[in-house]
Amino acid sequence: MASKPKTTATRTSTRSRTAVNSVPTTTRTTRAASKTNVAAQPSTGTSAKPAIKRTTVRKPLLNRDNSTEPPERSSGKKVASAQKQPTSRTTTATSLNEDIDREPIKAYLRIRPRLGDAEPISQPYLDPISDTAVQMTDPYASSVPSRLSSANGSSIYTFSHIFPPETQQADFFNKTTLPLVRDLLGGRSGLLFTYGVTNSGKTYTIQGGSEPGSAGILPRTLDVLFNSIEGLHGDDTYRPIRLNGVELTEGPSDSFSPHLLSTSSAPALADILDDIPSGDGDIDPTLLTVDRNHEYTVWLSYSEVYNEKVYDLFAAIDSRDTPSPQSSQAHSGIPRSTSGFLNLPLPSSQSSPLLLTRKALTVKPCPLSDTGLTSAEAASGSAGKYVAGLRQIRVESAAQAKSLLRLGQLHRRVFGTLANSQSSRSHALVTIKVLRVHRGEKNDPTSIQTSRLTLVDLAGSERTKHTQTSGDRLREAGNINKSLMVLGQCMETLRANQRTLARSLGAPNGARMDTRDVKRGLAVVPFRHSKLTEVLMDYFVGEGKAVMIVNVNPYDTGFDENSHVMRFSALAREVSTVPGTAVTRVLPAVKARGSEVVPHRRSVTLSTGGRNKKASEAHLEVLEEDEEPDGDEDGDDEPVNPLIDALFDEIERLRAQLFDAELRAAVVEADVREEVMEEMEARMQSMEKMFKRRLMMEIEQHEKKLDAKIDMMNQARRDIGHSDAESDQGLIDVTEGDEDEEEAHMESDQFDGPSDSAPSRSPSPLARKGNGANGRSILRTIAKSQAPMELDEPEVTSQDDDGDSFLPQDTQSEDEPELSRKDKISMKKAQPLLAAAPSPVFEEDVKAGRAKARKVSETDTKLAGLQQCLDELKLQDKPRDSTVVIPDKKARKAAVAHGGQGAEYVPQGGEVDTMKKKKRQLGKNRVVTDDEIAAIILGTSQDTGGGKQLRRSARH
Ligand SMILES: Nc1ncnc2c1ncn2[C@@H]1O[C@H](COP(=O)(O)OP(=O)(O)OP(=O)(O)O)[C@@H](O)[C@H]1O
Repeated sequence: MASKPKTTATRTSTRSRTAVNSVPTTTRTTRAASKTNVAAQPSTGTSAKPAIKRTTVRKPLLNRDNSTEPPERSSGKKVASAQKQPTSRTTTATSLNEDIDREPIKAYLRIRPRLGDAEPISQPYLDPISDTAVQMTDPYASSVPSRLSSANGSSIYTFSHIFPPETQQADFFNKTTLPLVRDLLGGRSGLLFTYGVTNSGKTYTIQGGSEPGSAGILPRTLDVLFNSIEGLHGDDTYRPIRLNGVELTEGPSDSFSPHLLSTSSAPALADILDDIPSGDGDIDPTLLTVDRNHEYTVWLSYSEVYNEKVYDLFAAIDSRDTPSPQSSQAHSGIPRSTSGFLNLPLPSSQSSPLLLTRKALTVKPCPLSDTGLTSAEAASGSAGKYVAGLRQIRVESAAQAKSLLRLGQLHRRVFGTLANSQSSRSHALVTIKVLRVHRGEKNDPTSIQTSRLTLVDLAGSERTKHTQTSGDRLREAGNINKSLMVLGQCMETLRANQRTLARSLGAPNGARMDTRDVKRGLAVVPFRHSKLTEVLMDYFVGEGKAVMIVNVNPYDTGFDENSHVMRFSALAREVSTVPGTAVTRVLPAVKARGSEVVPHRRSVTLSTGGRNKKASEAHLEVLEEDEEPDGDEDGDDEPVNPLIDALFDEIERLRAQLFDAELRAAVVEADVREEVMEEMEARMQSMEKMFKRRLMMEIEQHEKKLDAKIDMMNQARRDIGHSDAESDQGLIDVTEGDEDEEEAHMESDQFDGPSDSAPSRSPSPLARKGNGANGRSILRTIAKSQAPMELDEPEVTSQDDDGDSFLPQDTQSEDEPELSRKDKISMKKAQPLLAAAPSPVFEEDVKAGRAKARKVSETDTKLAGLQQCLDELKLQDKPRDSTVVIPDKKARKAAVAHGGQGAEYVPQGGEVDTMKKKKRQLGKNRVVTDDEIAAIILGTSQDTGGGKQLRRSARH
């Protein structure tokens, strides 16, 4: 190459959107350039590799449209025409189209069957109520107080489709994944990810089991893919790079070869590999119709995101020497150190452990040539990212692909699940890339199309609390939750942004804002906060269909976590992605290995001539070169500035640290809150018990007090009734000693001391206290007042003229006990009554009058005693006119005995106030009011017919 014409390199970005199944195609140009590098490879035949001139210039390739486009539109002409589009207008128009053509993420629910009796819950808490709706009921709703449960008792969630536990793997694949495989073969990209808590069946869904017919969607995808392209395999002239790039293959291609699996020849690895189901005998026979004008090559990559680092699961694992005892010590107890080293235990026959290493890969933004975006668009974060250095290996059969994937799974297990043999602790991403080249234009790199399908087996979301994690496991769990949380945040922001855009598009023409202005106001989607979202971001901001599979185990104890998963799926369903498109866009630069890239060549015709001049034409060939490659071994064509890179790394590191700290703080806070809640709960329960106990005691005490009161009232009624009966029978009976049983008891009380029979009549605890305030003392008081009258017949005294004194002192018998002052007062009260009575002059009448007077006196005495007792039992202190402070009990008793109203006993130090004590015992209920007492007294003062009245009063 003597002369290599160079022109200023420019990029043209053309996106054409072709709706599937003959929906009209829209073409959009995101960037047009005055000059475009279009490869014009001289066609040298169909089978031989193109004769490519090695230059240091890179040449952008144009992807060809797929078969749904008319053939003429798939040619370079279309590119040329697209390039002529004015830039800004077209961008806006296509953005609008993009926003309109978005399709919501499909969310499928798969319910795991019950595997055996080991499941903690026997009844599933998920109940499919239709093909698209499921009801979720908290199994603990009845036993756990609702405030401890974050989820509601019962909720209904809707999905694109619900797969019940008995769903077969083949059915599941056909409904969820087959459309994506069809798209993949048609040149459109797609993403499928499984989401769910640990042990919900994500890995089973993706990889499948070992039984016949249990192959998961990944092996089935490979089967269908290779079934469909049988006989249409292309060669390895080109290979995929980065996210969407293609380059010419130089030297040995990265194709499958058995030596790739040689790392598993180590006995320990081979042991583990044997354990992984090969699925060789379980082949899905489905065949899809593909465009047979194309040749297809399939490339596989397999990576995992573990602890916020991306690792290549196809990368050869370096086997190193046995580590020193010190370094071995440093890793003891921790299967995987942060540096990525692993002490893989070997069979006991081998004495030294095998040291394997692997290197974390960086995630980088796609160069503009890959994305076809303007630098402004790229700066706004809409460019996708790729994993730099990730191996993409070409496979020619499903069997090859499966064994390669087994190797990847082996590496995943070796590095990931020795820490926990039961659970995937990393997110696994398998990307199947298909390169399509039109058979007639095999030597035209611009005819290459790339499409990819990424299947993601997300690590189980779980709460650190439930797994009792600590140390490295806590970090793992934190990182798993972090990436899932960021995924949720990204979805939420995307949804909000899409709603804003939809609102602006829905506005009437006059009020509609420029889409660019609207987009400028949108929130930044936090893809950068986690490696997982960084790697997947192109599916959300770029093009591709997204499908989410929600796995749920309805027998799992983590109801709250499953509710969270359900809510996440509801959120995801509201996010839209641009369905996969068979694009005609500028592909990234084709760069040969060794930094030699074919220059972009095109033909130019120069015409000269004019008036009086001979017309002439000159035909030239122009080679257009792109920027100089930067020598990045990953093929990254972004200029590298170490300082900027370092600063970005630092920002990322700090951001990750901040996020970590926030996450941990949130976890700790949530745990503390829960603990406090539980503690409060326990305390409240114990308080409740205590109060219940107290309440019961008080009720018991009140009952006792009530019994005592009733006893006293009964006793009083009996006494009063007795005297009433006596009055009714005739007062003479009293003097004749016709005693009833009660009087006998009273006598016995009085003369024989306390008798055993007494309690049966007075069960009240107060009655047994033996002081003047209890029922017994009332009886005694009453008995005392009765006794003298029963013992002796009083002498008849004559009435004086004025009737003032019925019983003059001098006429009183010596045997007869002297009446108390109160008795005398009572008798005095009775005198007018007697005087007012019909005046029999004969002796019997006098006797009767005397007896009556005595009876009145007796009743008065009884009532006075009763009054005294009741006064003592009175619960509510009434305000008194004056209060005499009496310092001790004796003085008080004396004061009370002398009828000292208002006397109040002031307890000495350590002495318990009896009134207060009684008050405590009796509560606030009043026994008998003063008015009632007065009424009783008044009733007694009436004639013999007053007995009934008295009873009535007492009853009240
Ligand atoms: N649909 C199903 N039919 C039968 N068995 C199933 C089904 N789904 C899951 N299982 C079984 O349940 C167990 C747990 O499934 P799996 O390992 O796929 O869970 P996971 O969600 O991937 O867990 P982790 O996140 O911890 O990796 C496995 O033994 C698997 O075989």
